[in-house]
Amino acid sequence: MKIALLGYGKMGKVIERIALERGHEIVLKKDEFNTYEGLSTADVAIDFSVPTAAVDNISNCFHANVPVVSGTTGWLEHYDEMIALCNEKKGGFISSSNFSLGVNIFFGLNEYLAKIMNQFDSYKVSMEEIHHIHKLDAPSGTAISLAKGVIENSNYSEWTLDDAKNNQIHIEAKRIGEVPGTHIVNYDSAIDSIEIKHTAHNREGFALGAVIAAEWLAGKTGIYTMKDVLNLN
Ligand SMILES: NC(=O)C1=CN([C@@H]2O[C@H](COP(=O)(O)OP(=O)(O)OC[C@H]3O[C@@H](n4cnc5c(N)ncnc54)[C@H](OP(=O)(O)O)[C@@H]3O)[C@@H](O)[C@H]2O)C=CC1
Ligand SMILES: O=C(O)C1=N[C@H](C(=O)O)C[C@H](O)C1
Repeated sequence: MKIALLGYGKMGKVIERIALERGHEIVLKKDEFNTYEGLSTADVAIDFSVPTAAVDNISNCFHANVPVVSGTTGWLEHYDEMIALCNEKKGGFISSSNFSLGVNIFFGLNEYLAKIMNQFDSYKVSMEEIHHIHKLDAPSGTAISLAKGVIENSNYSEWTLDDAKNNQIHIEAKRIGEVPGTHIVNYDSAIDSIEIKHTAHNREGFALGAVIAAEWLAGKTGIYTMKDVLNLN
């Protein structure tokens, strides 16, 4: 399979290694300065860039008729625009805040726990995410997805980085050293607390998940999620 890499930073380089190990060919490595030359020859594109580049990268894929897997976080305000363009161009699209198998299992656990905890007013939910100091966005896309998972299964209505009021979920975003990505969901009461935690030991899981998603999406049109790829529906 011919793959275009849109973003060739920490993630792009791990994705390249895993893609080559799985027998794929890289036909474009797009960074801030080069062009999209080669994109139209790709079977699929994988975007792990920066929040300000994601919309251009994804749009160019739809215009070039190349299905695209996007892992870039911090551009959610343009999500509906990209969905509309995908539908208009009959493109193929998977976007996920986290492509690792472990976090996708953790998302399911989070939703299940939220349903249970919604019956017990004495517990208050909060979240913590810890990432490396180079990260541009806060809170992490994964923390936002976890908050949405709670909101869809409880009486909470929004998340905040500030102190939480009423039906708000507080997210604490910490930036420490080279931490690849840690997420904690905590339910606290005066008596005890219940906590679930996912710790990434490195970037392998994110990158492998993105390559598996690209293999799955190539040749398809439509809008999908990692639940479709991993058969978690
Ligand atoms: N969904 C998931 O599973 C995961 C998502 N992420 C997300 O992926 C993104 C990338 O992470 P990471 O690799 O660590 O970040 P890096 O900063 O290491 O890499 C970002 C890359 O994007 C490049 N870039 C900048 N402008 C453009 C542009 N216009 N077109 C294409 N590329 C461009 C940068 O190029 P240059 O070097 O020239 O500046 C750099 O190579 C982040 O948003 C992060 O949150 C990260 C891990 C997992
Ligand atoms: O920037 C990162 O590194 C990561 N970003 C994603 C996010 O914002 O959730 C996924 C992962 O936690 C690593």
